[in-house]
Amino acid sequence: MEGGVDYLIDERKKAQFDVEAMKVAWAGSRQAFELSDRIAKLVANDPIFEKFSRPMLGRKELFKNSLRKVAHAWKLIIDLRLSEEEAKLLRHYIDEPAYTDLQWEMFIPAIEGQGTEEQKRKWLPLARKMQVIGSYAQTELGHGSNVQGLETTATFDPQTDEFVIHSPTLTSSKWWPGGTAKVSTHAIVYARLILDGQFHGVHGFIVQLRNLENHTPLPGITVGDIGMKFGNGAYNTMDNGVIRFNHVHIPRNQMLMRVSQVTREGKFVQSDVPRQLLYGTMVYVRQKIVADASKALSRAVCIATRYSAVRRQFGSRNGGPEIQVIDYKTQQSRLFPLLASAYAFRFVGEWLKWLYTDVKQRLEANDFSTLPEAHACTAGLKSLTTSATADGIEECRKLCGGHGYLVSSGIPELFATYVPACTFEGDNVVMMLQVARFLVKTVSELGYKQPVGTTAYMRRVTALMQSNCAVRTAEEWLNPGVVVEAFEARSTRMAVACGQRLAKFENPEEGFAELSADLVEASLAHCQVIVVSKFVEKLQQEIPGKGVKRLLEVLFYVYALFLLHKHQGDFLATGYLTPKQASLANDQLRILYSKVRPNAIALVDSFNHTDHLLSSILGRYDGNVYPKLYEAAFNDPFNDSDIADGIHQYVQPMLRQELHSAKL
Ligand SMILES: CC/C=C\C/C=C\C/C=C\C/C=C\CCCCC(=O)SCCNC(=O)CCNC(=O)[C@H](O)C(C)(C)COP(=O)(O)OP(=O)(O)OC[C@H]1O[C@@H](n2cnc3c(N)ncnc32)[C@H](O)[C@@H]1OP(=O)(O)O
Ligand SMILES: Cc1cc2nc3c(=O)[nH]c(=O)nc-3n(C[C@H](O)[C@H](O)[C@H](O)COP(=O)(O)OP(=O)(O)OC[C@H]3O[C@@H](n4cnc5c(N)ncnc54)[C@H](O)[C@@H]3O)c2cc1C
Repeated sequence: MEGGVDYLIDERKKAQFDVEAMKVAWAGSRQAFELSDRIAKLVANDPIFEKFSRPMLGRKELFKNSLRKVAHAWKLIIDLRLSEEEAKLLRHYIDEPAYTDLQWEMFIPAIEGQGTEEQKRKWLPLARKMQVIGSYAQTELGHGSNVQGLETTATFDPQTDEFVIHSPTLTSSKWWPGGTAKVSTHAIVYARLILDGQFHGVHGFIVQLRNLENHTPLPGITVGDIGMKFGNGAYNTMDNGVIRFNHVHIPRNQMLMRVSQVTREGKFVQSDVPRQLLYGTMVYVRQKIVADASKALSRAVCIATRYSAVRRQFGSRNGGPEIQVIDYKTQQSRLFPLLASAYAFRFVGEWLKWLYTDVKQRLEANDFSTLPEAHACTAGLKSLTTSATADGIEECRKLCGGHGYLVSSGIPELFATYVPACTFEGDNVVMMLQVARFLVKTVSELGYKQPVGTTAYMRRVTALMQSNCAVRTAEEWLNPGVVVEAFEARSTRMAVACGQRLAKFENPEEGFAELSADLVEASLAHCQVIVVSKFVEKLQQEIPGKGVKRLLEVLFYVYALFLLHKHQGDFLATGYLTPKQASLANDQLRILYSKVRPNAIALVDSFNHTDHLLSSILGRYDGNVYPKLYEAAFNDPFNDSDIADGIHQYVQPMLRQELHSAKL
């Protein structure tokens, strides 16, 4: 057997559920599935969107090719009259970081969320027709996480009714904004507002960067690319930029003025809108990043699962086939929790999208009551899902053995493109510390204020602190109420313990800094409660299709009991579980893996990923791995000639012992 074609055919026959129905459950609805499937095929069948060769291209060629893809996509959007939703799917399936990500996911949302009605009327139609191209220039060389520490200034000049945008120091240079180095004509620049010598906080300003006719930078603007980033291909299709402003004048009406206004006379007016709305674009993008995590993790898991069924090692009897590596319990205990995590993140992402839509509607009606919770949820879940996904992609590489390290496995580029998600849009530790602030506040108010939303479980603080887990057999872990309660009790106990230790500090900020590592762990525990409970809520809905719900229940238990096993130190230290109960959970986990095993290939098929999206020989749908790996090796341009450049010059003289007289 040269390839694994028959192996995957056999595996698909083992499925105990309706794969087509599972595809719908994964997509969210039949309509969402059909839409997504149609756009995926449109991209996969268009040669301009080819991406297999991307890691082999030099930076300039890579970037130009990316510009070509965006232009082709825009043409398709117009010619096929694609809706905004379809256009977003198109960008997802093209799978190439580009300036349009910033245009549609940051520049436009920033104007929508922070602009006045007049500003929206002027800028949004231009941006939506791509007549201006915008980026999001917040981070500077010297400051990223600390937004209030930004140094760029926007000083109002009452003489001209303009703001003067200036970079007073080297460290104030804008550094990282995607799309800026070579493409964007405009940027939302975050700068310290200065009126009559007084600082009035950091605000967003629409600044034109380039001449719309010939694309040259405008006077006073120095702009360039910050250099190559991690990995081949990967995020290098994006032109992350550096910008320096030298007293650049912009009209007063280009400050985004929904939150606060500057009058013609240069007076600062603070509206009733909380200043945190200035950070609203980040809340939106963090929510998008959570939704994206399941897509990235499911890709890696799909590759590793298919390959694990094709790959065989050891155990051959009488010349018969060796064992499929997916049958090793160690492989299952590493792979199946990631498979279950992909589903868990899919469902929590769906819920977070709902939460964001709700908060957006409230904000439009000037109801800001749910903003703190939305901020804590998006920050915390962004941190949890991206960290787990980045680690998960790397684990999938290892699950594929040596071949996982080949670019043609599709995993290295996926990893290199994905990992910055742990840093951008808020470093993951900094984000967990935001959750910690929210939790500490919630815990300190428990005596007189009922917690709501995702912290509502803490209303039962007394019971959660006092009662202990009642599980006596492995079977008793198969109860969603029992599992969720264990996570809630552990989280409540960790948060309350942090609160009690914090109360011993005279200065709360000092205490917060001192205990920050424990606070991050308590925040993670709370975020895990959210993911686990949202999975349970999903299971309480009607899920059609033979065996679909049953398999999702299995995946829920795998996800939750795997986390419980991984963090059993917390569950034991807080006293909610006994060592025996933790051990029973682990026993149940092994039983669950054997339930996943016959369904593993069908479960990854249910992601409905095209071979184009996976861009992986190991993860091919047909399993034809070895012949295609062999073919790809000899198609590599490096194999164009048997004698590589440099052989005659540097190797042959060595073989002939003539190195000293050779010209090096
Ligand atoms: C490979 C691709 C993978 C995925 C992509 C998928 C989809 C994305 C699609 C497109 C995007 C494309 C690419 C993305 C490129 C990345 C772009 C960027 O990185 S832009 C820059 C992002 N920068 C940051 O995230 C900076 C992080 N820092 C902050 O957010 C803040 O400074 C801070 C850490 C929250 C602290 O703020 P500050 O010091 O001002 O505030 P305080 O700590 O004093 O807090 C005051 C008060 O406000 C609350 N608060 C803070 N932030 C928010 C908020 N966003 N909303 C609501 N409330 C907020 C805070 O909790 C405090 O509350 P209090 O305690 O007072 O009640
Ligand atoms: C690929 C990519 C694309 C990006 N695109 C954009 C863009 O389009 N626009 C834009 O404006 N920015 C962009 N950024 C910048 C990004 O948003 C920042 O890098 C990010 O917010 C992290 O900030 P930082 O670099 O200042 O990290 P730092 O804050 O310097 O972090 C360094 C370390 O310090 C730790 N740390 C920092 N503060 C604390 C604290 N209070 N407590 C404990 N630990 C702390 C962090 O955990 C981290 O370990 C991009 C970044 C990347 C990598």
